[in-house]
Amino acid sequence: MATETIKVNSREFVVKKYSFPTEQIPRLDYQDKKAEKLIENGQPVILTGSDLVGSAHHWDIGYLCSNLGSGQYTVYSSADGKFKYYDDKKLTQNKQFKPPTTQTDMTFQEFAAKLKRKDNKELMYLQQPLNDTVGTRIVMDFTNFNWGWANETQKKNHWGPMTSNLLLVGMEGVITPAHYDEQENLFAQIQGYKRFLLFDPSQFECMYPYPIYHPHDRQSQVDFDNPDLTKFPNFANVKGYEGIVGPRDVLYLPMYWWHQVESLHGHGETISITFWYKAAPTVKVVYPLTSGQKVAIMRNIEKMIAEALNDNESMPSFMQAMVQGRYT
Ligand SMILES: CCC[C@@H](CC(=O)O)C(=O)C(=O)O
Ligand SMILES: [Zn+2]
Repeated sequence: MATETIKVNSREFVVKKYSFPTEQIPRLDYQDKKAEKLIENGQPVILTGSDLVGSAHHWDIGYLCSNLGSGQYTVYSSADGKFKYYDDKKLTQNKQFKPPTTQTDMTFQEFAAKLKRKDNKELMYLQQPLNDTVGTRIVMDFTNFNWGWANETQKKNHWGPMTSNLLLVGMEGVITPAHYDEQENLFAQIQGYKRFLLFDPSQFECMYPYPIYHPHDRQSQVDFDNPDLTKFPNFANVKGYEGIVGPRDVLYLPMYWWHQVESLHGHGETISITFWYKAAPTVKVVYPLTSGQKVAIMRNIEKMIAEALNDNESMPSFMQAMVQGRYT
């Protein structure tokens, strides 16, 4: 796999080289009016200076070991370092599906001990919502997040309630392959560096998500390392954005924006916390529709057809019958 070295604020990062062009994600102070405008318009921006999780900037593996308590944490392992999400509620309808990662529950102390081993054959990625099993110092740190700014941003943009804060602790090199989420996300980086590759929802035609009833619903079928342009020809036209998110940075990751996230080598394990919010309600439909709204429409129609047919095998022919020779 070809790599390239990029320099950001006098730091050098070796990153994988892909086939598509990218522009830089804007990087602005969180109080910059331009940053507020980008968030208002559902555009991604890397925010500096917010101290959204300033009270957690001292979190490292040792501190988490001593203060996260003895609760169970979900740890994924992957032989190829890719952690493509799958919905285990959809496994029953897809008997032949082979999960690409294994999931183990363990204490944070067990996870930290595994990180130290030199004979790991697989990469590991801890992904666990912060809950009330954590120790009092973590509760203190959590309480001291910059909730004033977070709540103000949520309110100003009419987002719905915050649904979860996911703690992410990844080994260097872990990759979350391209997918989109249906929630707004303030992504706070605490330790290590993550490269974000983002694609506007209008790139839907280039990203070829799995069918909605597939466990990999919302994930792109395209392997960025070896894109199959026969099966996915439009991927040849995809255009993205990219940026390096480091300690104290907060990325506003808008709903429906595709993203691939890579924990970079040479800077230690990555520690991040997500702040996911339900979407703002659509009070009044304004035309032209946004590309995110069009994805939501496509998704809802696909869902309704799958439910109405109640037979996933007949989905491909039904969907093709709807458009071929008429809209193709
Ligand atoms: C399970 C969530 C993973 C995260 C990407 C990453 O940090 O690897 C992401 O996709 C998101 O925050 O939406
Ligand atoms: Zn995501």
